[in-house]
Amino acid sequence: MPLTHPAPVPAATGRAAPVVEVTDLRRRYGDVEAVRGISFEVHPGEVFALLGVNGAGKTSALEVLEGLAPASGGTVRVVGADPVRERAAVRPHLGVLLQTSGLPADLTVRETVAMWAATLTGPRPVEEALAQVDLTGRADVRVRSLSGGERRRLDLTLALLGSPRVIVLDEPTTGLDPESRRTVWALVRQRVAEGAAVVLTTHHLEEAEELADRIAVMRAGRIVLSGTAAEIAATQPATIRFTLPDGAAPLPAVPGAEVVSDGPRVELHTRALQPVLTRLLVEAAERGVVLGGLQARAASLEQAFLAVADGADPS
Ligand SMILES: Nc1ncnc2c1ncn2[C@@H]1O[C@H](COP(=O)(O)OP(=O)(O)OP(=O)(O)O)[C@@H](O)[C@H]1O
Repeated sequence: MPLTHPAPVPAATGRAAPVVEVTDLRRRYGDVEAVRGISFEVHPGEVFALLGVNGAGKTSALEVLEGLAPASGGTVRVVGADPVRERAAVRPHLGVLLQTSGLPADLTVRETVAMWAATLTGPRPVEEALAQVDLTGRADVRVRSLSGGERRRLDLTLALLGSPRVIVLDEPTTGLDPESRRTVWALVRQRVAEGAAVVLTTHHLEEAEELADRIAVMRAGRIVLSGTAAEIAATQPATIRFTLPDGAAPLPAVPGAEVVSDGPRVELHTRALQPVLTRLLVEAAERGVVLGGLQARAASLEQAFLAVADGADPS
């Protein structure tokens, strides 16, 4: 797999027709082209994560899906319709969690959910919705008195209240403690199991690994890397580390391994972890050398992200 490719993100096969179709999307603010021609599809029952450093263009792209801003170029279809021009057709099927929300501060949590439910066709029961995000005990508290994390969970409940077919989540767990984050993940997974399609952005790479079927990494408005978390991680070499015992002669070079750090503490990088490790262990055994603190680790999503996400504009 090439390290970077700006081509459309390959769609999962054998699924129902996509409910999100983004083709060569562009978004411009005056002279700034924030989104420079991105393409992807999301199918029912699938989670698609857009990753990228601050300013990569994630929110600018999501705002077009959410129907909040028109595209400067390209096309976006949500449940087959244009989310800006055919807003009335799209809105009942779309659940949106913005990065920040503006809820009336004087209403209680229960009143807020009930008020929102009254605007929807077939909303989930209010008490069920509160229970799913662990807000039952906070139902009579005014929004102004909620913690940041409770507020975020309330936002999420509102986004999911109408059982939308397409869910757009912009940094859903920012500011949440680890337990609340897991509550949110479980809820998202449940909706995906029911057939919802989810598009999310996050700065928590473990969140993308936990939730996303496919990931696209944006840089300067373009998708520069995409695939499953494992495919993206595999674009980077694996690492082998060990320490040679005092006085031991260096081991001979192993084909397929790059020596990053020599001397008694050795670090090797390789794209063929198993054969290189095998060869290394055979060499060590033949010489009667014990490799201290031996570690062999495949690359992580984080390593791949760091390798591409903050680089120069790929144009
Ligand atoms: N209203 C605006 N007017 C002008 N430029 C904007 C506007 N909104 C965003 N931008 C610019 O567009 C680019 C993309 O911003 P965007 O918010 O989409 O990035 P992001 O990937 O969502 O970042 P973050 O991770 O910080 O949310 C940035 O250079 C930003 O400064």
